[in-house]
Amino acid sequence: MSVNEPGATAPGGPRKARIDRVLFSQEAIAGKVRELAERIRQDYAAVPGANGTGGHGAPLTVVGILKGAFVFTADLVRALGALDVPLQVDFMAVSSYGTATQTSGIIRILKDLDRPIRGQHVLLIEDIVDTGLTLRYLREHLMAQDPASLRACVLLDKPERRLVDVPVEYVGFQIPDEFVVGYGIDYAEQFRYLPYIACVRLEPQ
Ligand SMILES: O=P(O)(O)OC[C@H]1O[C@H](OP(=O)(O)OP(=O)(O)O)[C@H](O)[C@@H]1O
Ligand code: HPA
Ligand SMILES: [Mg+2]
Repeated sequence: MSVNEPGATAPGGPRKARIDRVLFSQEAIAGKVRELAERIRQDYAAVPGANGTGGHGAPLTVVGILKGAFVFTADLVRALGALDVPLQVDFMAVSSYGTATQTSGIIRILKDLDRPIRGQHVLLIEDIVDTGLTLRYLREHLMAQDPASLRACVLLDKPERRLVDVPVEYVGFQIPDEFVVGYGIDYAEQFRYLPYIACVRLEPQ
């Protein structure tokens, strides 16, 4: 069980961390974002109202999950825009890891949606699904608001660590059981600015 004490603060504070090896280059990520956008465009073209052709229902609402998915969301919505997919953007902020590399198991909503999603087609954007606890929580939270549909698009999937079964309609890359950073993803708030995704090496305490 990879669930920490509440608060998810690493005992003794965060450890010294450095980049170990690059998993996905900036170019590889950009290619994957374009591929995902094309799949999403095709799928939503068949959904009445979500394709901007004047069908019934509302356009697509993309919900980016802060902080980790801020870079992925920015790139994916621009890739969708380049494919003429009409959409609106909203954000939620949730946190459960704090300064640790294991989840606290307690998901805190730090910011909820600005606008109601009732009757909207919602595409949830996450950087990573690890234990699955965050995504399961978010799906339940959003489904309770009665959207027309809900799908999840996640850049990284770490299946070996899953604690709960949760559907993910769009996955960018599967990764091994290693702690990753970069492209919005952090260790103790460090490394989010990196343009690539890398494994991080933590110094012993
Ligand atoms: O599948 P899980 O084990 O729940 O882990 C995935 C979640 O953990 C990270 O968020 P975190 O709580 O670290 O907050 P952050 O997005 O602000 O970095 C990541 O961005 C996902 O939201
Ligand atoms: O591998 C990870 N890195 C950073 N944050 C995370 N949150 C869940 N898994 C990870
Ligand atoms: Mg997150």
